[in-house]
Amino acid sequence: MDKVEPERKDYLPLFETRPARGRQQFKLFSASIFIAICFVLVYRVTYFPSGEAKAERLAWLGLFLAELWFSFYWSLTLIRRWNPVFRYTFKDRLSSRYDQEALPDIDIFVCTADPGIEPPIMVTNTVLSVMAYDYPPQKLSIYLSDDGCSKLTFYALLEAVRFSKIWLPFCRKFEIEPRSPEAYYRKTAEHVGDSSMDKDLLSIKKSYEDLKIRIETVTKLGRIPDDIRKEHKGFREWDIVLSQHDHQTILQILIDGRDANAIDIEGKVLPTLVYLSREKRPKYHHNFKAGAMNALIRVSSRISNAPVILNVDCDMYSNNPDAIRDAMCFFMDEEKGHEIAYVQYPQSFYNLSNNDLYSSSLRVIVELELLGFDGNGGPSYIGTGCFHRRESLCGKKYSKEFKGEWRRANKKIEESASFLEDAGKVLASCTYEQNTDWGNEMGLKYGCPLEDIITGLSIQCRGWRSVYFNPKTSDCST
Ligand SMILES: O=c1ccn([C@@H]2O[C@H](COP(=O)(O)OP(=O)(O)O[C@H]3O[C@H](CO)[C@@H](O)[C@H](O)[C@H]3O)[C@@H](O)[C@H]2O)c(=O)[nH]1
Ligand SMILES: [Mn+2]
Repeated sequence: MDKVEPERKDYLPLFETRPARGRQQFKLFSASIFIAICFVLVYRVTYFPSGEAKAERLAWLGLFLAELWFSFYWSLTLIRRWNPVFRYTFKDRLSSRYDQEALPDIDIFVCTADPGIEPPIMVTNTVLSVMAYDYPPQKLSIYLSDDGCSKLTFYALLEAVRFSKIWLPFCRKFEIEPRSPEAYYRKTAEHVGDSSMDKDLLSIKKSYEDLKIRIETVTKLGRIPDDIRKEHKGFREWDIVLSQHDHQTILQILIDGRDANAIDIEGKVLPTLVYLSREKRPKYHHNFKAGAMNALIRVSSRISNAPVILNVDCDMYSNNPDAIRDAMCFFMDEEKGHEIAYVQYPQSFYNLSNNDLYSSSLRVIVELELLGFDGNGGPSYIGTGCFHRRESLCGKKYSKEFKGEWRRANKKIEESASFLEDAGKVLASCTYEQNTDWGNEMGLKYGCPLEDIITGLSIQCRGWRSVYFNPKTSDCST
């Protein structure tokens, strides 16, 4: 179990772990249930019907077994909830200790698989929300993996490139939250005053609405009009796509962050943005999201090779612009950071019904169980919203001598964008993984619908720790 250590006087950590309040009451409460369970079990054994009918004895035995199972299940639940902890980060210490240049690069993977179920406008919003993180843009690379191989999604991404040039400065200037335009305008009341923010808000809202109409019209149409097709050479790739399940790799660097022209309207650098649709052939299994993520790990290693990777599903958006800096407080902590393989954030849903009848807000998991796991060696990896250390995700074992060297990890890649595209295509081909450890010891694991859980467990088995960080549950108790 994680010991909650007192702060040392000579060292100011970048994060702190505190036990949840009310743990003693919870333990007393659990002890009372334990005693009750013992009484029930003793009662079942003592009063076992002996001379009666067979059916009655069987029913008694059945009840006894059910109660035993319940007790076992209850004890597992109890272990999970025994030691919940909260994490607190100190972003001000991070900024005072590390200047912008010393912060590590981040690769962000957004996955989409079907333009029908996951509309391109939603994907656009997700991408914009992660492009707008409060983090040096030259250190950010965003990769969209499109398993649906859809030119509609590709078109939406081109629109995102254009809109990002006004959206990112707006987010920066007024520090708005959340940074998905759709979510932001849903949240913002219609009132308009005279302030400069209100004026910008209106004009950018208008641009966003135009963008939304354009993307939705093209999506409804189901094809790209000729005049738009001519605007970007990337559309030509679809001339040789046989179907969604049978096509070559399409890899396009839409914004090359190293390019002097890749700037927003205020002249500030834009983050790198890459579109990837990995090769698919009917003869080869694509391994769903795990396959997509592994292709992204390899392709990104060629293009930006950031030491930290974040994955966000396209049906989620980032609602917290500080998320990267918070995660860095864990990874870069000089005393404990090197033990941490991943930092999992909670997932929350915005389109729940008022009563949340089916408990989709996952309150017990988000506000209790994951905190409990965190106090017991680390939470599971639950998919979207998780920051990974690239090395541990790629199979590296933890060793005591390991010290994360962030400065060395920020090595610049010099090759041209078109060279990197060609090199990356090979890494996303169907045959690349044959006779390799990908999907087993390297990357996300294959063969299980819950690829994230088993991948997280295998990382922990290699000796690493993990962290659960929920910035919103600042001080709730069990
Ligand atoms: O062949 C595929 C299938 C899915 N996806 C993407 O994978 C993500 C997750 O798929 P989804 O169908 O939305 O699964 P959920 O059950 O909603 O996702 C939860 O469960 C998954 C499996 O445990 C985790 O990976 C997710 O992060 C977690 O949010 C989505 O962005 C998809 O676009 C692909 O990229 N390729
Ligand atoms: Mn989903």
